[in-house]
Amino acid sequence: MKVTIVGAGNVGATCADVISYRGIASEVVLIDIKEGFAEGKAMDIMQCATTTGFNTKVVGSTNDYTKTAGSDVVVITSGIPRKPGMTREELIGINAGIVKSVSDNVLAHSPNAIIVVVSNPMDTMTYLALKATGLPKNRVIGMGGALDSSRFKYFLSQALDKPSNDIQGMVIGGHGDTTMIPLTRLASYNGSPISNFMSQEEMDKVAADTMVGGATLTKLLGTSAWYAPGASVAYLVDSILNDQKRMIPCSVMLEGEYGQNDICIGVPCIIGKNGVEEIVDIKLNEAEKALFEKSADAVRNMNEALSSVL
Ligand SMILES: NC(=O)C1=CN([C@@H]2O[C@H](COP(=O)(O)OP(=O)(O)OC[C@H]3O[C@@H](n4cnc5c(N)ncnc54)[C@H](O)[C@@H]3O)[C@@H](O)[C@H]2O)C=CC1
Ligand SMILES: O=C([O-])CC(=O)C(=O)O
Repeated sequence: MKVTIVGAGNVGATCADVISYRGIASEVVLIDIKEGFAEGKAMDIMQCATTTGFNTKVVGSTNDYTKTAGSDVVVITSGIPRKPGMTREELIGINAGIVKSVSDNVLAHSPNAIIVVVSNPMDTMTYLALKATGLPKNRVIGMGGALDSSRFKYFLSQALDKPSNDIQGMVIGGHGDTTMIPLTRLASYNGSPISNFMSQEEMDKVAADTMVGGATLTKLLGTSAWYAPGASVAYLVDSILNDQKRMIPCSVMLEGEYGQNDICIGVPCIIGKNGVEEIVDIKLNEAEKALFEKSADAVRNMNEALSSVL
């Protein structure tokens, strides 16, 4: 199985690294516009093969898409990340042009690939990739909910002082500081509702910390995060390539589901070899439905800025 990752920067290279050492794909192609950069990252990762014990072939390329031909999955991480104090939405001016041209190149060489969009503002970039390529909606998937959910579980685990892997929880809605919806009501500690262990005030704080999780890291690091984002992409790619049919919140095109149309936004999806195989209706309550509608309004407003590229 072959995976191409466009953008060999922080997120792209981390994703390539995780995919390789976990043996998720047999070949990973890293491609970037910066001369020699992807080749260097690929070589560095390949030099881990004997010490971490993997057999994935990792190839780097400077903008030569022939090397990406026949990929089963293509991950788009190319574009600029935000700096402290910025929102993800402010990246649209530069990233929309990059995502559009990359989508065209990718499809020309891998007509059957499933595309995973990571570049921000991710929901709008997913919508752009879907419209620009004309691919069926099951084959264009925005990654954000997997990361936001892992942050949600991290903050819950910190508040409860329990291991992250004993926590279940999900974040849906837009992948933005004000559009994310951590589903506190449905989160559990090994199946027992977290409200059995935390006050409303503590749960509200976890939700608020989750929503600005990316901004907090950007402030600490000077650029946005990459370890958890790269690992979250690898987790999603694993579910596709190995047909795991995991339920992962992803940004996908809605046609009536969750009361929305013509928008890509985070909802729980079954992810398998065909990409998005099902959108799961988890029965939101009225308050959650209202939050989802507000989140969709904000994402839709952002999508309007695409009129110059589409
Ligand atoms: N959806 C999500 O959950 C997350 C999204 N992101 C987003 O992912 C993107 C990448 O972030 P980082 O890796 O930290 O940035 P980075 O700056 O480390 O890497 C981006 C890479 O893209 C390359 N690039 C730019 N234009 C290109 C083109 N036309 N073709 C090929 N490569 C190109 C650059 O040369 C650079 O190496 C940003 O937009 C960031 O906001 C980051 C983390 C999580
Ligand atoms: O915060 C950012 O800009 C990058 C990102 O999407 C995240 O880490 O969630």
